[in-house]
Amino acid sequence: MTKLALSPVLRIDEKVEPSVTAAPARRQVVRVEDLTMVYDQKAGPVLDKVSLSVEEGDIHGIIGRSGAGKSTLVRCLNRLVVPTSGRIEVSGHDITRLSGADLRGARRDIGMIFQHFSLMSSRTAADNVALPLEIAGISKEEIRKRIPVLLDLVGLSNKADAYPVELSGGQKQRVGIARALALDPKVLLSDEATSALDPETTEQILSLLKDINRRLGLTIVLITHEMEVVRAIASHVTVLEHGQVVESGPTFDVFAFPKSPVARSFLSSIVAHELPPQVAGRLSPEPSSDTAPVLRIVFTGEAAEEPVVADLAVKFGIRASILHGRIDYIDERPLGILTLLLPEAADRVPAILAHLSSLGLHGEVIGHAVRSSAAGTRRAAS
Ligand SMILES: Nc1ncnc2c1ncn2[C@@H]1O[C@H](COP(=O)(O)OP(=O)(O)OP(=O)(O)O)[C@@H](O)[C@H]1O
Repeated sequence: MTKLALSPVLRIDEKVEPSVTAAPARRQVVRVEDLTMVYDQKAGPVLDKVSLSVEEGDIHGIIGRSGAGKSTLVRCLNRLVVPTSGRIEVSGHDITRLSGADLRGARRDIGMIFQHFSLMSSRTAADNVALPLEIAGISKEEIRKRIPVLLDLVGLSNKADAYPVELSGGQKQRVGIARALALDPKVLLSDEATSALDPETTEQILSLLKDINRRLGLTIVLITHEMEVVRAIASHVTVLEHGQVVESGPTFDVFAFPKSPVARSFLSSIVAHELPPQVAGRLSPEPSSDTAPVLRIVFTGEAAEEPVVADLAVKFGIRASILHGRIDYIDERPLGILTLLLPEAADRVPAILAHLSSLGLHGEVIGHAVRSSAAGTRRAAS
């Protein structure tokens, strides 16, 4: 008797509160400890002592450049790849030690979706979704009941009899998602599931994944090379570079205060950590007689909506020029980064930083730039 036969279909109809409202102490559904993978001794490790954990109900993005080891990592989670050393636990199963029937049983708790969908062209949408149920030995009657529920969940009720060739990319991925959910997994692995889709379809698939995460409380681990994907749906993110974790944490924290150059660079098109070259080119590390301090303020939470700059003008009498800035919403919370030039204000910088800190904001002098009037004089002279 399978788990599905014991507790059939119904879980996907239940409404579960969003993961953000879940109790604080949540179970770790995925635990990776010191995971190392060497395909080729000469090339060195592709994964090098990787450790991370994913809590129940989270959507955890794993991001890295091409070759960083993302696919290898996600494939180790369901033992499509056998790691060289380290330990992986998924939903209580010690994935690295299991074999045979135990491994097959553990894999039922792990659904997976792929960049190129991996559908069988000779089967209809319904029959593709039925495949894992057939392999698991679920009765025909049970499958017949379950397929419409799964297709409905992904919004494809009207395409049950369509073959993959008759479906758009987004519809194929919906079939892939329904198939991955067929055995009621505890974790869904997504390997670049939106990389082959256009931006609009990507948005639809990501919102479907988020909806499934909320409705079912399903934990999702998704690998991607696009920070936009992480921003759209991930509550947590791990950044991989050269097979190592360079940072990991709540998406908002990594977006607000990225520690690694690779994370900053991934974020450059989303939040204003990196200055445009025209502004960066004006910065020098040391002050001089014709420069003024350049202040970066990171606005988080409620303070992002406060009149902070106006208050600085009133309280400290400064006439700040905005060099660069952007406010965005990350994990549904506002995050703003503003870079200001503070002419005639060098002596007030310590007090300004203390004031920002008292508001719970992060302020930092990132360099010094020629004051705009001096810049104009210089341009005129050159
Ligand atoms: N089966 C394999 N045999 C040998 N080397 C491999 C194998 N699979 C991956 N590699 C190598 O491991 C490294 C990491 O590959 P992996 O696919 O895990 O990275 P990735 O971050 O997912 O990259 P991409 O975004 O380009 O898919 C690469 O140098 C790749 O050539």
